[in-house]
Amino acid sequence: MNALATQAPPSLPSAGVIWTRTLEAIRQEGLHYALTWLERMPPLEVRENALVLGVPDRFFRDWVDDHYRAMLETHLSRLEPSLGRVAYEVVAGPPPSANLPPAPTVKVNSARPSRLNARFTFDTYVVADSNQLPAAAAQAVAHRPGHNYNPLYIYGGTGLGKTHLLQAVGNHIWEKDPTQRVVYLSSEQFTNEYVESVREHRMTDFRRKFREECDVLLIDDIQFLGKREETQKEFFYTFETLFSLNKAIVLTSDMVPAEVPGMEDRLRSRFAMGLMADIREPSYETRVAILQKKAEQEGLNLPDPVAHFIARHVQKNVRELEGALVKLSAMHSLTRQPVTEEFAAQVLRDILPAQRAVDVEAIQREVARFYKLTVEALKEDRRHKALAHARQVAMYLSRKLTKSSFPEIASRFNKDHSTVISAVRKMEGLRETDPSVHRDLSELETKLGGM
Ligand SMILES: Nc1ncnc2c1ncn2[C@@H]1O[C@H](COP(=O)(O)OP(=O)(O)OP(=O)(O)O)[C@@H](O)[C@H]1O
Repeated sequence: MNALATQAPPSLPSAGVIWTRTLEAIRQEGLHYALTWLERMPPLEVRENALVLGVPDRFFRDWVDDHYRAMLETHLSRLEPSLGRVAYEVVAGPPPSANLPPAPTVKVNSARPSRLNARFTFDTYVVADSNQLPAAAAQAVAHRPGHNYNPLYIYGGTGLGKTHLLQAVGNHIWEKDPTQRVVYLSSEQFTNEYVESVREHRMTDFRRKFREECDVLLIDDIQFLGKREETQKEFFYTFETLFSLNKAIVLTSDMVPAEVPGMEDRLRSRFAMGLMADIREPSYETRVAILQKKAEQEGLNLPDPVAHFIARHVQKNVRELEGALVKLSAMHSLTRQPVTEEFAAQVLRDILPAQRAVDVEAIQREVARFYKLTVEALKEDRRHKALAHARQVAMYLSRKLTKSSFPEIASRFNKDHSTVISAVRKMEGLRETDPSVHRDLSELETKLGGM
C-alpha cells in the first residue's frame, strides 16, 4: 500500500499505518468482499480529523461511500479516536483491476422475503398500554430503518405478539421499498444455517448473505443463541458489520439480555445499546379490544358481552385469546347458533379455566374487600349511598354467579326478595350505561372466577 503524501499530526501514526491497521481489522472480521474494493484506495494523508483516500473516479467513490463509509468510520475512530471521518480524492492511477467485482445490481424482490407472514402487519396489531412502547419503536424502525433505535430489542412472555411486531417491521419495509433486503429468521435457523455453511465450506456465501446482502436483519427468539458459542461469535461479527453500516437490526427474546444464560457480555451490551422495550400481559380492556379487532377481521359478529366474557376467562396471552375466537367462529359457522355468552361457555368449556364454585358468602367477602367495607356492613340496614351501592353490587353478582333464588339471596342480606330484584334490575341497567360500574363488575367477576 502506497502512502502518497502523509502529513499526520505528530501524535498520529501515518496515513499508511492507520489504513493498514484498518484493513487488517476488517480482514479479521472476514469481510473479504469489502476488501476487494477498499484495498484499491491508497491512503493519501491525514487532514484535520479525516483520513483521505484516493479513488479512481466518482463512480467508485460513490459506491464505496454508500456501502462502506459507516463501517470505515467506525473502525477508524476505534483505532484512532481523533479520526472520525474518511474523505476521498480522485487520483490518476492504474484503472481498477479487471478482477474488481462489479457493483452488485440491486435486485427488486418481487416476492415477499422468505418466512415473512403477510398477516403480521401493523394494521392487524392492536396497540394498547401493554405494548405501546415496543409498537411505537417498531413503527419508528420501519419508517427509518437503521436510524431509529438500532438495535431494537423487544422482549416479553410467550404469545404476547413479539413475532407479530418483528414481522410487521419487515413487511412494512419491504412493502414500501421492495429493493430493501429484509432477512427474517429465528436464532435457531441462524444457527442451523451457520453450522451447515461451516460443514459444507460455504462460509463466504453465509457472510455475504448476512453481512452484505442484508439491509434489515430481524432475529426472533435470540435467547436460543445463548448456548451456542461458535454461532455467537459469528453473530457478533454479523451484528458489528451491519451496525456499522447503519443497517437496521431488530431482535426479540423472552427475557432481557442480562438474563439470557450463556450470552457473551459483548453481545449483551450491544443488545442493550439501542432500545429495549417489553410487551406485558394485556389488561382486561386490551383483551376486549384485541378480540373485537380480530372478530372484525374474521367477519364474525361478536357481541360486546361475549367479548367481555372471553376476556374475563382467557387472561394469559393473546395466542389463547385468538384460539378461543377461532373456535367460537368455527362452531358458529357450523351450527349457525347465535353467539351468546351461553354459546361461548359451551363451545369453550375445554379451554376455559375450571370454574370455581362461587357462593353468596364468597361474593359478600370479595365485594366487601373491593369497596373496603366489612361483610357485616353489607348486611346492615343502613342507606348510606356508597354502602347501598356495594350491597346492590353484591346482590346482582349473587344472582348472576350462583344458582340461588331471589328469596335465598334476600335472606343472606337480611332483606326481602323485592329489594334484591330491584337491585339486580338497577345494576343490569347501570352495567349498560355506566362504564365505571361496568369495569367494577367485570373486575369483581374476574376475581370471583365466575361465569
Ligand atoms: N397486540 C396484538 N394485536 C393483534 N394480534 C396480536 C397481538 N399480540 C399478539 N397477537 C397475535 O397473537 C398470536 C401470538 O403472537 P406472537 O406469535 O407474535 O407471540 P410471541 O410473543 O412471538 O410468542 P412466542 O414467544 O411464544 O413465540 C399471533 O397470532 C399474533 O397475531
